[in-house]
Amino acid sequence: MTYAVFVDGQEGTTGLRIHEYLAQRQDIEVLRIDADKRKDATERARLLNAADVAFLCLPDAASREAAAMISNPNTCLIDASTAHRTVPGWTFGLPELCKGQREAIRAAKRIANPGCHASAFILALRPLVDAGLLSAEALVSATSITGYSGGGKSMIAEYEAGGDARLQAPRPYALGLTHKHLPEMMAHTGLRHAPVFQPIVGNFYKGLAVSVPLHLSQLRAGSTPAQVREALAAHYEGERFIRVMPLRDPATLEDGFFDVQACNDTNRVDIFVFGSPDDKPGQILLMARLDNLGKGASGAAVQAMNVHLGVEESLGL
Ligand SMILES: NC(=O)C1=CN([C@@H]2O[C@H](COP(=O)(O)OP(=O)(O)OC[C@H]3O[C@@H](n4cnc5c(N)ncnc54)[C@H](OP(=O)(O)O)[C@@H]3O)[C@@H](O)[C@H]2O)C=CC1
Ligand SMILES: CC(=O)N[C@@H](CCC(=O)OP(=O)(O)O)C(=O)O
Repeated sequence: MTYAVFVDGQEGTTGLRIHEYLAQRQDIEVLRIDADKRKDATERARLLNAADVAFLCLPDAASREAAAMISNPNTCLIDASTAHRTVPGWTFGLPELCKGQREAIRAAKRIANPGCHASAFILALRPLVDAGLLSAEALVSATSITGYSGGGKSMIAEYEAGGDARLQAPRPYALGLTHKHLPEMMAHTGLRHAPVFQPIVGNFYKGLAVSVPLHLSQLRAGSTPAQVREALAAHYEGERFIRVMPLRDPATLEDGFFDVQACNDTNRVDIFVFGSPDDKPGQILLMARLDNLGKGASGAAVQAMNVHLGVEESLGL
């Protein structure tokens, strides 16, 4: 069986990476748009409707425009943008989210893939909310360190142009506390209050880690770091792209530094529970690490396609 696949936004950061994944596949026929027609609405509509699966690797407004062009009921859209992640009628493209999500993605024709920061945040916290360890009313904060490819072509060009000394140091941003991932972070963890979320972009191409500090007193009374880790491990049992690391991961603690880039070029997410050796301070630090262009974007999009087509087990991602 061969599936026709079109990538709208094929020259962008996410689109190019999806093409690299698709190039390795015998079961995919890639539909390509001529370079000079990349933004021609008629030609885009023709290819979108000719596809079994169409990836939208576009700015939000262009994604909404593309979604409105679909008249073929068989075309499945997988949107990498922020446009549809909390919109009714769209299924969140994170198979590991909860029981039943894989089946929902299999059945859906409109799949909205998570943002890179949001993927890590949701995967770290959703199991704790589901297990009743963290109340849906909890007030949480999160920091994310990300490579500059998360900002797409324009940010990559800014960093790669060189010459601006300010870009050498990490740069906190979204300081208005209204980052565009907050709605999906709330909707898909079940948290009723937006986290205080501070992302930081650094002078490296890709790799991302979200950190969520928690006092044990914020969790269900009597909760221990081991129980937190157990809840995560139980939630992701059998998930091949999620690794729940040993408590206070001994390998990471050896030299005391965390490697934000260690999931690069994979579709993996590593989740950690750190804390003091004797638990006396009653605090933990949850961390989730991924490749922002892998499980944070293109890898996740291809995984969602595989789940939708029912070829997840047999083919690549
Ligand atoms: N980079 C990342 O880590 C992640 C990105 N995303 C999301 O994925 C989407 C794509 O991001 P990314 O690949 O980084 O962005 P880029 O800026 O790298 O690429 C976007 C592409 O869309 C094209 N484009 C813009 N408007 C139109 C239009 N009207 N019709 C057709 N093509 C158009 C651009 O064309 P041109 O080349 O002419 O500018 C460009 O090639 C965004 O919504 C982004 O937020 C999601 C997860 C992670
Ligand atoms: C470094 C940087 O700017 N990163 C982007 C996130 C990229 C991403 O995953 O977001 P979307 O899929 O929602 O666009 C940001 O924080 O806005």
